[in-house]
Amino acid sequence: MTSETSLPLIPLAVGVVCLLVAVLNRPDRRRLPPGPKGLPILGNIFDAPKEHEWRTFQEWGRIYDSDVVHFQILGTHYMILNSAKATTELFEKRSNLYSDKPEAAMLHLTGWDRNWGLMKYGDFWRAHRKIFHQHFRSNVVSAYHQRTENAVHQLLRLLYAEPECFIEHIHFMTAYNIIGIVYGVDINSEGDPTLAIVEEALDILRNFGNPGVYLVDSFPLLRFIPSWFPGAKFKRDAEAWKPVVDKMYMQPYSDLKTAYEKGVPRPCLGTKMLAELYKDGANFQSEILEQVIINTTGTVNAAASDTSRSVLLVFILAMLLYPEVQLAAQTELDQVIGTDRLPVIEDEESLPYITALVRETLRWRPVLPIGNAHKSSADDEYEGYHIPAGTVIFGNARAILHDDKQFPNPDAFDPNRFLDSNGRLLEHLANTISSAFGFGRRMCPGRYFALDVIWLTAANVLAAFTIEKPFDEMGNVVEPSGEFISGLVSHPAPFKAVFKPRSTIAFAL
Ligand code: HEM
Repeated sequence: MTSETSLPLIPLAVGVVCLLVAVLNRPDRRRLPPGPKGLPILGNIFDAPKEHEWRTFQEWGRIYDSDVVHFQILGTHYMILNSAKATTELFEKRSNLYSDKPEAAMLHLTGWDRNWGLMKYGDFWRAHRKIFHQHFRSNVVSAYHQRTENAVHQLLRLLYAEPECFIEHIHFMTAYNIIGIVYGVDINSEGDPTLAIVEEALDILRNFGNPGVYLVDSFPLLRFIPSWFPGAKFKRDAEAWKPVVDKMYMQPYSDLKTAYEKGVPRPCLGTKMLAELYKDGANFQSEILEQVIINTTGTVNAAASDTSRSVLLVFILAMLLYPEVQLAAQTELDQVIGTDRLPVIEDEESLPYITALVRETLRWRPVLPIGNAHKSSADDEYEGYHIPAGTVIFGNARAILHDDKQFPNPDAFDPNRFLDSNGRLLEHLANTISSAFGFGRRMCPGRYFALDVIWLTAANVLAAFTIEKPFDEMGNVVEPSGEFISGLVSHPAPFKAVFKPRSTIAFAL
């Protein structure tokens, strides 16, 4: 998991930290979970996968015949939980011990430490979660239905006009929706700077998203070496990146605040948060609350579009690969709501197949296949294995969602697995896909909103278009590779699709 950019540091760093690592690495008499045998000091630095981690982690589970596997890099313990039983036991039942997040020096150096999804567990994180919850809990997200409907209708128009650019249109739609909700502005589809800066900042985060990628994350003291020092490329990178991340968090917030202070508040979630800040007349409440608001709004902006758009691309990919599922969904749409209007969220209860299809999309190719890392905050024991304090722990969502005991023939895309023989939703199975949204106290708090966006988009796109594989100049069908690009959020590799209009109502919009 060490990047090439840090490699020149190794000779320098190894001398300084060898002793420390040797101490950290000293054999522990207590039994750690099984895993690949590592090298002295370096541990499993060469075994740790650099992409499609879920696959290697699942394989290790098979090799060592354990749903819990362990490895070590430069003194840091890592543990993978490959089963729902293990994630429930540790992340849910012992959530007081397993809700922390690993420290990563690169987050601080670049300004991405404002991302409260990667923040240490404690009161500061709790303040973010509380304010976020006020605006995204299950019984308030209906406030965003109208905006989401507008965004989805825009998507339909764009797909009609330029179907070949469907990937860009989906990116635009998810960003347009959340930026409007949070900051009260409408971005435009042609290279809007607000959208461009989010993309740039996310690209930066992708460079060091998982812990251990940079040596400085394992040895935080390295952050104090000067940037001109040979091998300190990480520091020069961070210095170049920080202004981008600062701008992503600060610019839209400053504009929002200026409008508020000028007495022309925008109707949006950010303004509601600002009203808290100036609760007692014009009295500014506290700098800490302001920081929480900046972090919360900026993180929502980044977290919401990157994840939702990837799920929507998985949905398009599945429709290409499983035309019979697409047909079944369109049959339900035509029978239940007809062809003279588009679906709205209120139709959800009468369209169980669409809901099952959305659940299957999240299960089939979870876009955060190993979730986000958690960290244990005290020594613990699980099934006779010792878990040292400070262990970095991943829940292997992909392995859990492809457990063939729970989901027979797991690689097939089949919404029927969530329905009974009468086509009704098997509600007791709804929770079985929760690992797509992470675990325990850190589980995605944006999931209710995300599910609405995905459901409404899937229903509308299927009502308006039939999605088909394209043909090349020789008349051969162009198959999608079905590959995924690894990252903090994994995305389907770019693929082509044809969107054939099937409803005239969509284009009268
Ligand atoms: C289908 C789309 C989405 C998926 C698959 C998804 C998945 C995840 C996952 C796996 C985590 C990590 C949980 C953990 O650490 O165990 C997470 C955290 C988070 N998500 Fe989402 N997410 C989605 C959409 C959203 C949206 C739309 C928002 C905002 C409106 C959002 C906001 C957040 C935040 C703020 C966190 C950090 C929570 C914390 O650390 O306490 N997510 N999400």
